[in-house]
Amino acid sequence: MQIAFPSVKQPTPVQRRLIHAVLSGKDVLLKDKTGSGKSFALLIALLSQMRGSTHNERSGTGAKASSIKSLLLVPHRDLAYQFFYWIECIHRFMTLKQPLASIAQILVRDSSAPLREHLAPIQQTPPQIVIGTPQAVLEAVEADPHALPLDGLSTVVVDEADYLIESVPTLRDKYAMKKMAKKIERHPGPTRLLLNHIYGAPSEDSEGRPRTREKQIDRRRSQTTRKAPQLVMMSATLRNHLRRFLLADSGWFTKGHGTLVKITGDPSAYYPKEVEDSAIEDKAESTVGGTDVKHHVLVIDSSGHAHNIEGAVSASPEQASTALFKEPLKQSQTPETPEDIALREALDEGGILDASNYYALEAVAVAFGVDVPKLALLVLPSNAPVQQRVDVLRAFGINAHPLDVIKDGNGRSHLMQQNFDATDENPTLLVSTLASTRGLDLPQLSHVFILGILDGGVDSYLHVAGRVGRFGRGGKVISVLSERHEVVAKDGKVSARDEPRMMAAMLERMGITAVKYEDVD
Ligand SMILES: Nc1ncnc2c1ncn2[C@@H]1O[C@H](COP(=O)(O)OP(=O)(O)OP(=O)(O)O)[C@@H](O)[C@H]1O
Repeated sequence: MQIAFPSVKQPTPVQRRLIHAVLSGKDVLLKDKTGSGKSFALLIALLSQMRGSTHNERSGTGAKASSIKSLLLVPHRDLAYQFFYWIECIHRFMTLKQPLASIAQILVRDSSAPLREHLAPIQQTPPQIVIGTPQAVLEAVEADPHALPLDGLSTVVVDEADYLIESVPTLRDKYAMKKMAKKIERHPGPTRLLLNHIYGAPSEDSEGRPRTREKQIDRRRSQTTRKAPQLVMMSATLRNHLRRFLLADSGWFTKGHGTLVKITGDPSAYYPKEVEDSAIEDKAESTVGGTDVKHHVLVIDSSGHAHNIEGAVSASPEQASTALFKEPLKQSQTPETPEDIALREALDEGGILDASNYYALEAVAVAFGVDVPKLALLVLPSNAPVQQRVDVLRAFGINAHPLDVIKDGNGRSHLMQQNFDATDENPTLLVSTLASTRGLDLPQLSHVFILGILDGGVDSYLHVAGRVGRFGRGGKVISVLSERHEVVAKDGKVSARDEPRMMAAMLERMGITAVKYEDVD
């Protein structure tokens, strides 16, 4: 493995504990900072488990080889491929050569192929590990309960568990909480449905009422013939209310003394009940890894000028001297010329690029051009048209690509890079939305740009920010916001959207002080 990943010399204490816990067969709940190596260690544990079971199969003591052993659930297709490429890379240097297809395969829904095409090779050669999105796996088992050979399943992993399992936060408004609980109960998401399929649904609803007869399939507890698979859940953000649901109400975890291993890199991560959902859980210092991650916030006014958000502090002399920024941010310091307007209109074929988006992209392009040595990521709001934004950035001369780790130029070639200080004459800007960034590991990434305020507030910001500063490295997170402006809803209602204020409130909750971006007022 060291040949495949030369920078990985030895596991951290948390990784050691995770690997040990997975190999012990107990259920695991893991919370540790972004980029601390949770996913990597998990993979090593699954591969080690597999070596053990291959040995057992040979000696005739293990489960049949025709069944999937581990089901690894991830929130999006790109993360599934990232895990797969890691395995592929390790497989290249494995001494005992098993075909890659018998070690791991992917089950996701995407536009490249219908689900049945992803399913066929899994049915033909059931691999030890299936890496999939809950939507795809659920769709497969709902269409045909025998579509996936899961009889010998020994481990289920839910990565980014808080993203995949919806839960009710603790609110002052108890009525709102009840309403949310009812909504989840009526329309459970795919991960809940899938885990209920594997482990059986809890026998009571969230208000303590018995569920209908067909829902009372608490297989986990009534199973006598087959042991329920080990369950591993992990994330950099696992809030108290979700943990309470998982451990007390879900019915998925084994109950009993010593059956669950809770692991955290931060001793204060499992907070007492009285501080649940309080400021402590919002803090960036307990979520975002890295030793030197700076947070900048640029506010673009209606004429395209960029300002630092109010309250931003100057970088310390030490920080300033290490800053990569080489030229002042010259963006839009003069009024828009007719050529600018013509370019903006030419770029806006679909009529979806308003002036504020255009100026925001221009600010990203300028900052990217002067500051990024090799690789940056731009995260757009979930409804933004990625390709169209890429076209605009390319018109500004930026080497921008939609993030898609299946394609080399769009992300794949940036996975697993071990040369962290590399620079490039023509740096790359990968463009994505929030839906495809959780858990992604692009080792050479130095900058994350965020356009606007992302859905999901603090937790989304923390996860997106966590794409830099991985495994102790540094980086910059640069949010680009529009100044307070009016928005017109579909029903014609006009309201004010004050992104700088929203961001200021979020920064305060996260305990982050914005640092001034150099040469911006
Ligand atoms: N023991 C180690 N020594 C050095 N580098 C490591 C070690 N373990 C993992 N890494 C590297 O650290 C990076 C981050 O790993 P990983 O994606 O597993 O983090 P994570 O904790 O799962 O992050 P996130 O919370 O964002 O999903 C990867 O590039 C991986 O190769």
